[in-house]
Amino acid sequence: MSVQIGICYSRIRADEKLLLSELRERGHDVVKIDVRELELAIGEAPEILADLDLVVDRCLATSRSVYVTQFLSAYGVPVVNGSETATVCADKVRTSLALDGAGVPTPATTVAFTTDSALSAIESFGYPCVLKPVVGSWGRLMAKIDSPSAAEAILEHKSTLGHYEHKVFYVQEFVDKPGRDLRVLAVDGEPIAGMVRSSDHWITNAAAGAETTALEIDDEIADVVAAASDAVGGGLLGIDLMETDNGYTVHEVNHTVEFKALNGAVDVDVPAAVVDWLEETADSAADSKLEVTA
Ligand SMILES: Nc1ncnc2c1ncn2[C@@H]1O[C@H](COP(=O)(O)OP(=O)(O)OP(=O)(O)O)[C@@H](O)[C@H]1O
Repeated sequence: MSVQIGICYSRIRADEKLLLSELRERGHDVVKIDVRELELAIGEAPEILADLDLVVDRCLATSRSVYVTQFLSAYGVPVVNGSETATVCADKVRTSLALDGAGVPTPATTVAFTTDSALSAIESFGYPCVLKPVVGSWGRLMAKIDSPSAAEAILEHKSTLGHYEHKVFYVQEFVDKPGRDLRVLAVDGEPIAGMVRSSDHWITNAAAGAETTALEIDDEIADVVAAASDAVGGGLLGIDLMETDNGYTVHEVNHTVEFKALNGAVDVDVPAAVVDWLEETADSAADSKLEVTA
């Protein structure tokens, strides 16, 4: 059955191009929604959104993603990922709380609001430890802190020059991983594929130039991925794990996940698997609409 799917974006990346061509090849009616042109009135959905079977949120900017998904929910338009998932995943503090609250292993983390208390938290972790912005991606503005003088300098820079979000200090244990981390793409907790991202740098994400190879997803990884997905509210997610001596730890869950690098690293047709899930999700959203109106 052909469905009408909207894609919310502010920039069409290679990932969105892969999705669009897969959807169109399957004969779906795709509506491209540039969120920079949207005017979202409280109460009434703009015409472009009104009759869609499903909207896929692919907004790059976190604030847009969080608000657009909330408006879509308020208008009664089915959206993936949902606004609750977006709100949790867009913010590292909320993600850490959600993961830990659900018993999913995640690196030890402390949040502080002043440079003095942040310095005290850093001293408690010892050196090295990691300071991350609470909102952000691609490993930007993350710092591995090796010494008290580095800590003081970074905290001073953040408090003097940083945007208000940088005044929330998110301090994390440094996980001595084996030169790589793992990214698993999953739909409602079910893995589609995964990759190993290896680098000489301590930041090993693909955007920072890591080498990517296919990951074999064993039961232990699948269980952690399912639990992490449930913890943040499910959907199409990129779940990032590090290996430790005590098993896996989840350091990040991405809700507008990029999958171009993954598609190049594995034999699975990633956009096809994502579109399979979008079709199922659109069908079940249509079924629940029918039930409500019947
Ligand atoms: N606590 C840590 N200890 C050691 N390495 C870490 C730690 N946290 C993150 N890293 C490394 O830094 C990379 C980026 O971290 P993280 O995913 O938290 O940042 P991000 O900006 O959200 O990146 P992305 O958008 O790719 O998820 C990870 O892939 C990992 O290699």
